Amino acid sequence: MTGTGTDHQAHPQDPSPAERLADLLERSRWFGGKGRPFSVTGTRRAGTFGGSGADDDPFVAIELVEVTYTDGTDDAASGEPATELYQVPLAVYLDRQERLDHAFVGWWDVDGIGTGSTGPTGPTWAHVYDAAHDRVALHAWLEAFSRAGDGAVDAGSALAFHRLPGHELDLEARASLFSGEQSNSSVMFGDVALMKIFRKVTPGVNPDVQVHEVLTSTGSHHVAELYGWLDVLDETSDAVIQLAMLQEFLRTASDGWDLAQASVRNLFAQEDLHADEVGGDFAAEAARLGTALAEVHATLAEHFPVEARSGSEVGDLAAAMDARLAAAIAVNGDLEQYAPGLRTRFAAVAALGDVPVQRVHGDLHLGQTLRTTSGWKIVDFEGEPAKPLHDRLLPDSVWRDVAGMLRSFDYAPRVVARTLEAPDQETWDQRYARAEEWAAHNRAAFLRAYAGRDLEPAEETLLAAYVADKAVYETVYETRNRPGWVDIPLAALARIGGAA
Ligand SMILES: Nc1ncnc2c1ncn2[C@@H]1O[C@H](COP(=O)(O)OP(=O)(O)O)[C@@H](O)[C@H]1O
Ligand SMILES: O=P(O)(O)O[C@H]1O[C@H](CO)[C@@H](O[C@H]2O[C@H](CO)[C@@H](O)[C@H](O)[C@H]2O)[C@H](O)[C@H]1O
Repeated sequence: MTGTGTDHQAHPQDPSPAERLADLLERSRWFGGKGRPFSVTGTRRAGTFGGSGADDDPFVAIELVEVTYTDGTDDAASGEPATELYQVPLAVYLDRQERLDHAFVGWWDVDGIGTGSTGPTGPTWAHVYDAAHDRVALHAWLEAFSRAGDGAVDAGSALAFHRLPGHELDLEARASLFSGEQSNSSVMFGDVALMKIFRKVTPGVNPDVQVHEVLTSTGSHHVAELYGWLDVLDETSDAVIQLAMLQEFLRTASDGWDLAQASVRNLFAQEDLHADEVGGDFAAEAARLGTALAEVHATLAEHFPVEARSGSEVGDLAAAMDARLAAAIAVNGDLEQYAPGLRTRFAAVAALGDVPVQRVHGDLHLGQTLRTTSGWKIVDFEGEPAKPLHDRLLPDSVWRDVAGMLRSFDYAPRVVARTLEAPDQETWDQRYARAEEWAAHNRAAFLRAYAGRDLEPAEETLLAAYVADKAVYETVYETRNRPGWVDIPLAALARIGGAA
């Protein structure tokens, strides 16, 4: 996303900073509140670091922006919080930076940004830009992480840059923002380090930092090594908020989602062959992914609590799926028709005996997997962005992650199929049949390698429920973010809900 494109010539106080921030959020890919009415109900400064604010020496002001939704939803009704906190780092220049017009956010009163006092002629207006789009400002993070490695502490700020030992940072590295921004903003420093700026933040431990720290310390081959993180002691909540994570950049990585799509294109290009006959058959990779996930789950089980849910707790698991369905129907009424079949699947979970739970990924899909020369890596252990932090830290069933991958094998061929011309219904139907063949072939390879055996009936029940629950989540996600794709999870629910 770029800045707001606010007119540099407008009056500094019009619109207000809160309105400018609301505008910036609304246009940003990482803003999770799309499609919901909201207003900015507060901002607080986590801290500042970097330069003096002079030309080519900006300082970074990290704003924590409180957003309140005004659609009447609250925790009880929807499972979604009525307020959220977003991190918005701003690059502050005391003079206008013409080269950054695209990332201009607005003017801030110098008093308001804490750099000095109002001059005799009235407030001095600093020019403020979206720091994620400003290479010079991004470099300030690299420098601060580098100083943290030398044991240096930034005086006068509640911000703390932490580093794990054993890695050098190259201060000459060029900073660039990943173009495919997702729930957060990721920045490459050369081809050595990657920094993720967390956007929706919550007081407490960030699961991405926490899991990467554990898997790095155990020498897991399936994650990028953690190099460090940035946090702040937030006075308002009296808790630490983790703001950014620095990790190894996997320079030989290819995105699992891109590889899967390439395989599907290969299949569609050879009309008379089956998925297991084409050169681009993905099944061996799907199987390696299954093995990698099983190994990650085993390591997580060794280092985080493993518990058994039984009786009413299993009922709670099923009730949570029911509640999510009810909230999702309020967002997309097309779900209503599948509700009876879905509720039957969720009720089957409530009837299970013990369900083992442990720390899991929580939002696994092909876009969270990277194929490197040394095998598959899994990224982004933050869990589902829409869930409250407390829920994302809770142990869950490993079948949630497996279900996420199965859904992704369902998405990949259908996304490719819709990019191709279909002159008539017959071509369309054939393509969809082949899409399902690709999906089934790779789902089976993945699942076989993951489990290494046939699933128990109870596992089948759980997996089916998690697949349905994920498709319900996706319906909401697509309705809000990519309405043109919402038919993909809805079609899956028609198959699942209709058949139950
Ligand atoms: N360590 C890494 N090295 C190289 N690329 C990475 C690394 N971690 C993530 N990526 C890429 O960055 C993208 C965004 O990362 P992710 O952790 O999924 O961010 P988000 O939380 O914004 O969804 C991923 O799809 C992946 O392609
Ligand atoms: O990667 P994020 O944590 O931001 O995850 C969110 O966005 C994903 C899309 O990028 C979304 O995944 C859905 O679309 C994928 C294809 O783009 C597909 O492979 C997944 O199976 C599907 O769930 C994810 O659900 C959402 O949380």
